[in-house]
Amino acid sequence: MKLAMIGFGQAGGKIVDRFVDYDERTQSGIVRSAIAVNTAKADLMGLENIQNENRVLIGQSRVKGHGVGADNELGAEIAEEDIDEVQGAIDSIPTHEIDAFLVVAGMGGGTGSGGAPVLAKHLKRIYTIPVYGLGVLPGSDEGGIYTLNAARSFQTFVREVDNLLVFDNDSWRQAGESVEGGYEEINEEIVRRFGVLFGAGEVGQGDEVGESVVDSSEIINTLAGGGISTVGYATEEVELSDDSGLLSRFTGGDDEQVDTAHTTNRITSLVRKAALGRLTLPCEIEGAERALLVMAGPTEHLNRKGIERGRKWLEEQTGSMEVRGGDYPLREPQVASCILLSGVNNVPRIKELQQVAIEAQDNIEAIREESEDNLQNLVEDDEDELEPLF
Ligand SMILES: Nc1nc2c(ncn2[C@@H]2O[C@H](COP(=O)(O)OP(=O)(O)OP(=O)(O)O)[C@@H](O)[C@H]2O)c(=O)[nH]1
Repeated sequence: MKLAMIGFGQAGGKIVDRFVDYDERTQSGIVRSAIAVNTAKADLMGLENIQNENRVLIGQSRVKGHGVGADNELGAEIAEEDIDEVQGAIDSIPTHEIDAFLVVAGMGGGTGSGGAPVLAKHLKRIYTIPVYGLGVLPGSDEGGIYTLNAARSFQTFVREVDNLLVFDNDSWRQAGESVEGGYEEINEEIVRRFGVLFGAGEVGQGDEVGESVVDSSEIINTLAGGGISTVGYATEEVELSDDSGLLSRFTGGDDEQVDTAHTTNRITSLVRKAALGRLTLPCEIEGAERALLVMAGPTEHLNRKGIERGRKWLEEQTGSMEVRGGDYPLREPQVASCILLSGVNNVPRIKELQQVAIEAQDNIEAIREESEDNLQNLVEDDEDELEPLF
């Protein structure tokens, strides 16, 4: 499906920037427009693939291009005040050609955390196409203020979008990795997973035709109904067939049957791996309201039977009768299973995030309340013998 992507804040901008690169590399055709919005000039200058005219600096009169320093209330205020400047860039999007908006932001900071929900609300008021959010949760080692920002923004962002796709940095940070190096890999993972998912609905002319190709309406219907979504993904390398369409390893005759059974088994095992492995937001898959299974890869390695079995297994595991499935023919030497679980409800990570956020909030309030007395005690001498200068 074709998306207009808007990255808000540093993380949002960087991720959309990577999406543009992915789109060019894979020719998947999902990024129809890409915009980055920020209060920090340096962040916008650091982007590589988003066109200059689509980099929007807001809040110049308030923060002089230096960012909001993790103050998401200020981020939200600035977004509201300068929404016309953002709209100016959105006006250049051919909205009749896009299927949905995707607003991307890290939720722990200030600009994206505060601004993304404001933008989503604005877009929903003006346009009839769906507005999805891609929200990145901070790592638990980032500190209380980031967790508090994320927990508050999360509540607002979910309310303002048609569906919030969530990626949790915490479950993806490898021990010992530098933050920057870590983000590069994490961003690649984000782009690959959501790229395959959204690319599925965008099979172009001249592409291979699968047996039951996923259509963008199936992605939209899986996301309809709102709530929170998470994505599972698993791959296995395969051999590409030669020009005649035959597999180099299994050529005709008796082997064909072996091959069909093998293909079916590979698909079902990839579906299990994707659903039970690391999700973008870890959660219990049981209780997910809707799901979509996309099997991507060379057509000779995909079959309807495997996808149907995988789909049925997902119905059993989620308890949902609204599980869609289909293929996404790709000429790459691997088969990938990508599973969108929408309307997930059993997410311990969110509860934990809220708990830490409440503790951080109480702590910040207590310190603020005591702050004046503490300063007074420190500055005043015990017997009040000294006089201030004026
Ligand atoms: N996945 C990913 N997460 C990031 C990246 N950069 C930052 N983050 C996360 O996003 C959160 C918000 O950081 P930023 O996007 O830098 O903040 P901002 O929205 O620009 O806001 P301010 O810097 O406060 O003005 C951080 O707490 C991190 O958890 C990135 O490149 N990739």
